[in-house]
Amino acid sequence: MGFSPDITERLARARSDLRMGVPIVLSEGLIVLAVETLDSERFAHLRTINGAPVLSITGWRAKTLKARAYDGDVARVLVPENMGLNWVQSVADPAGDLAHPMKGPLQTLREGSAGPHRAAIALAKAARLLPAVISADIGDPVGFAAAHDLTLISAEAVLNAERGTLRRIIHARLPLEVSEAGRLHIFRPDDGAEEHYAVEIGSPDRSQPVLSRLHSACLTGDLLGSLKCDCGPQLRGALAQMGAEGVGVLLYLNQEGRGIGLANKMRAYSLQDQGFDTVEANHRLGFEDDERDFRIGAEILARMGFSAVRLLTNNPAKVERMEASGIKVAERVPLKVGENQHNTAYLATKAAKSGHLL
Ligand SMILES: Nc1nc2c(ncn2[C@@H]2O[C@H](COP(=O)(O)OP(=O)(O)OP(=O)(O)O)[C@@H](O)[C@H]2O)c(=O)[nH]1
Ligand SMILES: [Zn+2]
Repeated sequence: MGFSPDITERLARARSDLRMGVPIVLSEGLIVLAVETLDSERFAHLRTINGAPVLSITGWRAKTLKARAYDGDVARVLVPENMGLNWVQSVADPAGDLAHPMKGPLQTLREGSAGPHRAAIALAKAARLLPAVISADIGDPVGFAAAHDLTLISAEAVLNAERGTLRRIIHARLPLEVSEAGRLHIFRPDDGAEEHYAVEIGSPDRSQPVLSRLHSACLTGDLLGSLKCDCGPQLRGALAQMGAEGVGVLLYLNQEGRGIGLANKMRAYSLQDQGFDTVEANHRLGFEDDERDFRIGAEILARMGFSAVRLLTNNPAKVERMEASGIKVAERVPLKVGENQHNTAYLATKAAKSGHLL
């Protein structure tokens, strides 16, 4: 192996290539581009390759467009010869769904394997782009990748990829308003993905369940004081409670927008302004309602020496995932703060559709 990147590092390259708009090659015989970063020049180039390009979207997006998803979670849409980049973008991006409904049924593929398309969509999601990719068959993937200096990876490797190992980078004293005995720990995964943080208050006894919160990043709520959600008050409320008890650990997980990224969250907000609720908006974009991986939180807690928590949350799924990941939840501590006239419907939707406890 020597200096060459291993499979985890190649995956990180593939994600960042797609994010920049550079194609990648799947060794199963496909050249792939993310729709969100596709430009007209590369689109035109794609058309010079073997026959019609295929546009892959998720089952959720296909449902919105009333397209048949023969592969369940993935639909492979044929790009008609007379349709250009705008058409491709309008299949991927729901922004114009209401103003310009798609005309005619979309033709989707039934034959062939959906595996590489599923893998490519997973990479686009991991790159925090719209979950839609365009691809074309190529005969000699190894030669093609080498000739064009493109990242080559197998769909199988993408689909079987394990999450990167988290490394403890540094921790240092950080006096906070809620407690002068604060400490911030930085964790960095070795797969090129986002860092996560842990705020430790006081010196918690590792043999006892620790008051804990798994907080998912919300720039709009945490930092800007957005009234659309309850994140800011929950963040400050959790820290205040830890300060009052003198001990606690708050994980700040960089899973913005329930794991879809800030740009996609803003796309979801724009759909919410068209009348869709938080769950419907995610689905119209092609996402699951929650794309977060809570095992990261469990792993950080374990790395810090904790095996049991008193978890500040209204979300039973968090409790379940913690337990499934080996962290005992001795108690669920409700965290009900920050309801206002703008987020009442949002909180009601989370209760009705995502099982949150009111
Ligand atoms: N996709 C999407 N994400 C949102 C929306 N509103 C808030 N978020 C994100 O949702 C996450 C909120 O997560 P949390 O507060 O940890 O979680 P929760 O699942 O509601 O559970 P608890 O707060 O623990 O009860 C943050 O990542 C926000 O950025 C929205 O309308 N759409
Ligand atoms: Zn929020």
